[in-house]
Amino acid sequence: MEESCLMADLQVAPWTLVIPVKRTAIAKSRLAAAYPQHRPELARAFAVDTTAAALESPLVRAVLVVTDDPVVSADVAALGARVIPDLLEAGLNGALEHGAAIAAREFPEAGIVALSADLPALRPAELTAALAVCTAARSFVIDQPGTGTTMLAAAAGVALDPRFGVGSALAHQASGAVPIELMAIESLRRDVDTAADLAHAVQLGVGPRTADVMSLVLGAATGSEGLAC
Ligand SMILES: Nc1nc2c(ncn2[C@@H]2O[C@H](COP(=O)(O)OP(=O)(O)OP(=O)(O)O)[C@@H](O)[C@H]2O)c(=O)[nH]1
Ligand SMILES: C=C(OP(=O)(O)O)C(=O)O
Repeated sequence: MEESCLMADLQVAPWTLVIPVKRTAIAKSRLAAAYPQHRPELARAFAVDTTAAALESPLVRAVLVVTDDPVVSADVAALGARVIPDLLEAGLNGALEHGAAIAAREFPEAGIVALSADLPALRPAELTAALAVCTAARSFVIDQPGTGTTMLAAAAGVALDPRFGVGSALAHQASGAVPIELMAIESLRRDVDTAADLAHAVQLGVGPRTADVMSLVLGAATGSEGLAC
């Protein structure tokens, strides 16, 4: 009896993920010039593909999506994520603190991970590999350009203390978080802010919702000369 209880404990996935998603009507502004018509749809697709990939990792116990976006909310809830309304005017780090507080209350024995929602090429195996080496009190993954952060993990009982924003890699390191040095986690590092980032993500292989929007974009571009994307 005791042994089977122990086995069950060991099988509980050790991380709760918090994914912040800005309202897609205003998100991903750096894509506006290249994708004036499809920018909100791309932002939604990135968030839903990121959430779907996160839910597939065996090390993920639950995914909490902090958002006020109604379409994203419906889509991620259908996948099995839990939706938490954003805090008014709290910004990205405020949204993460809010989600982390709920995660800590509901799953006190799990660590908490903040994951950016703009990782449309994310592969569950790469997320799993990174989570498996988050052994410090706080660990983080530096983004592809080398200055930002795509993931911040805090062990159970440790405050997340998110410092996302411009120059967040340095800010997280200065706050004591340890960078994850794994090489083979390109899809976890590839956050998409610009059209060039998106082209690279497409090369890596994006999830199905982002691929669908990219097909629409391509159709619009080839269907009519000079038509805005
Ligand atoms: N819930 C919530 N998420 C946010 C907020 N601000 C940013 N995010 C999310 O945080 C992540 C990283 O943000 P950015 O890459 O700066 O996204 P963005 O603000 O949509 O992009 P830009 O307009 O190009 O700066 C993305 O997943 C965003 O959706 C916020 O105020 N609330
Ligand atoms: C929010 C961040 O970056 P970006 O706006 O480049 O996604 C970050 O890297 O902390």
